[in-house]
Amino acid sequence: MADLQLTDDVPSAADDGVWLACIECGESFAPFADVRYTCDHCDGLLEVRYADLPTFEDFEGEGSGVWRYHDALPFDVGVTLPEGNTPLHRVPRIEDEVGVESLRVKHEGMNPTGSFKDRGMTVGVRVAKEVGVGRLACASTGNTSAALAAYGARGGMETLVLLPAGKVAAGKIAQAALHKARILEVDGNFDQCLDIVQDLAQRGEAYLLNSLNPFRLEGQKTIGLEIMEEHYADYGEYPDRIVLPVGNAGNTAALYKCFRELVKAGAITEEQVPKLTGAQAEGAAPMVEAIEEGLDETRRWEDVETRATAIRIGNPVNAPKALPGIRETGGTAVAVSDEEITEAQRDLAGEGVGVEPASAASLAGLRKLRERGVVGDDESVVCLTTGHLLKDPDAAAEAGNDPEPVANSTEAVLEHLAEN
Ligand SMILES: Cc1ncc(COP(=O)(O)O)c(C=O)c1O
Ligand SMILES: N[C@@H](CCOP(=O)(O)O)C(=O)O
Repeated sequence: MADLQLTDDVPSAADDGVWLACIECGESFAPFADVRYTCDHCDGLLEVRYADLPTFEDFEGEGSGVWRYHDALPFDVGVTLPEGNTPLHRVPRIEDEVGVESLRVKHEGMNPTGSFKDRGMTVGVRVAKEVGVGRLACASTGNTSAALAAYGARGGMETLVLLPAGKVAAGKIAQAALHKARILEVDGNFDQCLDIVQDLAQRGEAYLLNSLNPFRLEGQKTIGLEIMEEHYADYGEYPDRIVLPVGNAGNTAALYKCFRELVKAGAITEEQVPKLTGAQAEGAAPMVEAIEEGLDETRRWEDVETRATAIRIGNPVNAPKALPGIRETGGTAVAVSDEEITEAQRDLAGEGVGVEPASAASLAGLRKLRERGVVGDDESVVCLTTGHLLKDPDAAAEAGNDPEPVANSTEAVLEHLAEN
């Protein structure tokens, strides 16, 4: 990592050792005095910075979940359900088949609303209270809206979600509806919904809680802290590589920030940073295109399509943070087909790990990179699975076994089992 992009200077804008910094021009801003999502001067993405960065010792005896890591966060506690402390599953049959030194699956679907977004919302909704906003809003392919609705409800706040009509899985809409969000179904795709929400936020009509909001990513970086701690406890070393599904590229940005901060704090060396490896669906792969073609920024894909609706995204807003994350850690990005995603979803389910299609892109991507010889057989790998199987019941039913009709008697059941 050539440039850690972290400074030792604490600017006058800092509040209790916390400030916002522009990743492009370096300008600093007070964290909670005003609402801002990007730099006032150059419109660059903002990042939360801290005067003091913790090491792993600082987390000892601190309980579990996102707020175990409060020393690495802007507050001691957030609006919590609680979240984090997700399992790092062993998957021995898949590990054998893929043929790597070790393979673990970090299942973020085990968060309160069934996706990693909860880690971001526990911090983001706490900040919304701090800055004193009224309505919370997001654009969503489903999971962000479910999390925002639940955490908004928990915080007693009004929530508005904009969804691409006909492209959001049933479980996610049900969650947003029952947690009392106002749901606007837009005749357009996710990226167009986000354009509108950004506009609303700019006009002061709502507080934006997509991952463009730098505080969301602070919560999400705890995925990295959990992986590092648990992997080290189990194997005595950190993973060589983390493979994750990529949509708006918030998690990639958050994990990169996590590792930069650990290096800066002296908790790990640069050589111990896992290679960040993104997986996208072939029909929505602007990050893969940018990595393969060596572009400085992603091209916006206007037409995106994939069965993995959570990552049906053509304009990843966090690309300026995530592309350096992939490059500086020595990672890569890979596109996988919907069929490969479904096969990976079935195989994970065969190990008892139930995930939604987008989540399975990580395993599908790892398989492809093994085939290509990019991932070595001596590597220890963690695949991130980002959402629960029940988020998309239709996709699960399509990928799984068909129910078999049978007459209402034990004899009929036995006969059916013997014949089929
Ligand atoms: C289940 C799931 N996986 C992966 C992603 C992609 O994450 P990111 O936008 O942080 O790249 C999303 C949402 O974008 C998601 O809902
Ligand atoms: N998959 C996401 C898309 C929005 O991502 P965000 O992290 O920027 O909120 C979703 O669930 O809506």
